[in-house]
Amino acid sequence: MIELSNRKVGLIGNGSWATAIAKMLSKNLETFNWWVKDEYVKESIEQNHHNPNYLTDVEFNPEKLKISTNINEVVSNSDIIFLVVPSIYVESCLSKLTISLKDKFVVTSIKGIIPNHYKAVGQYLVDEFNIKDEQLGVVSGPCHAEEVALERLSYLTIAALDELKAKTVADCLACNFINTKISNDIFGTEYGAILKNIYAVAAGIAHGLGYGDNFHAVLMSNAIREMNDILKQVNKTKRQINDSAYLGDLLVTGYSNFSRNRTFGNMIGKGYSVQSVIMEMNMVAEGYYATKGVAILNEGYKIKAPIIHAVYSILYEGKNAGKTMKELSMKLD
Ligand SMILES: NC(=O)C1=CN([C@@H]2O[C@H](COP(=O)(O)OP(=O)(O)OC[C@H]3O[C@@H](n4cnc5c(N)ncnc54)[C@H](OP(=O)(O)O)[C@@H]3O)[C@@H](O)[C@H]2O)C=CC1
Ligand SMILES: O=C(CO)COP(=O)(O)O
Repeated sequence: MIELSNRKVGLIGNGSWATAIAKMLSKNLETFNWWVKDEYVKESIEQNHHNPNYLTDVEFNPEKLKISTNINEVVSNSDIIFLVVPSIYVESCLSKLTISLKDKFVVTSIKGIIPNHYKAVGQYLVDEFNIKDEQLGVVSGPCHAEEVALERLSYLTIAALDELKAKTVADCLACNFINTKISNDIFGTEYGAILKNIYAVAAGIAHGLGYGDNFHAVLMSNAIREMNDILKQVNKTKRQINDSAYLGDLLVTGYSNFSRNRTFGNMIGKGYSVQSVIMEMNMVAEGYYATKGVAILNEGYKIKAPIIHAVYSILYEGKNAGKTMKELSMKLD
């Protein structure tokens, strides 16, 4: 086992999930490097020991944190880097990076598609930053940042091709309220989490339209089968779709009131426009952006995915939510 004390760890991001990961890292590491976007956030965490905007109740020990708004400083001082910014900001955030990622192990915990590239973050890093699949890790699982803040028992899956690296990352995160499991399915762990956000948007739309628990259960049951079909067609490997990283993550997002994606869909179902919902929410619903990316990718693979297609029609083609959900309901079983 690699000694954690010998590891230099960096975290990039200052939203809810990055703050939750910072809380986990604080439990296990003497110190770690943390990139935050704005100087006032750095000052607030250093002086008041709280992120001023996200998970504001979480208290940090400032002696553990080396906070910087300079991404190059954080990356050059770290050999394991947790990348935790919403997918729509990954490109702009990394555009300031001049340090090579060649010798780094990059752990992504981003459940979205990079706009315009139509790639999951792992593939984007491989293609644009010349890193190898072996240098990639993915952290996923049914885990809301808000429950991490409350120290409610949660489970994470850490996927990497190299088992030792996966274990090292798991050791950075595991604590009295976080259980970890390792996996070698980097593609499925990352892509499954992207897909579940779209299904949560669908669940929210249905809820907003007035569909009840009975329909919701059928939608979730069809969603996991659709996810399985897509994962199998894009990347065939041995995976148990009922594992927490896939089914568990779908369920927590599809059923929880903490879910950004379900909330987003719910407002669409209630008749709000996409733009007004985006403006209303102070957090990012990855499922909205992922719907377009995945619909385009599905077309390339000629994959039929009725739930994703219905969400795409509502969000991007201006189709009536009620009519579209009714048509979808006739395809479910
Ligand atoms: N929240 C959760 O429970 C979980 C989230 N995830 C994933 O984590 C990722 C991050 O989501 P989450 O933490 O929830 O996000 P939030 O919605 O909580 O926060 C949004 C983040 O985006 C930042 N941001 C806004 N504009 C920019 C910009 N121009 N450049 C860089 N960053 C910007 C915000 O910074 P600021 O406010 O300072 O402008 C803030 O840090 C997502 O991919 C999500 O799917 C994964 C598992 C659980
Ligand atoms: O992925 C997440 C929890 O596992 C967070 O996304 P939601 O907020 O939409 O549930």
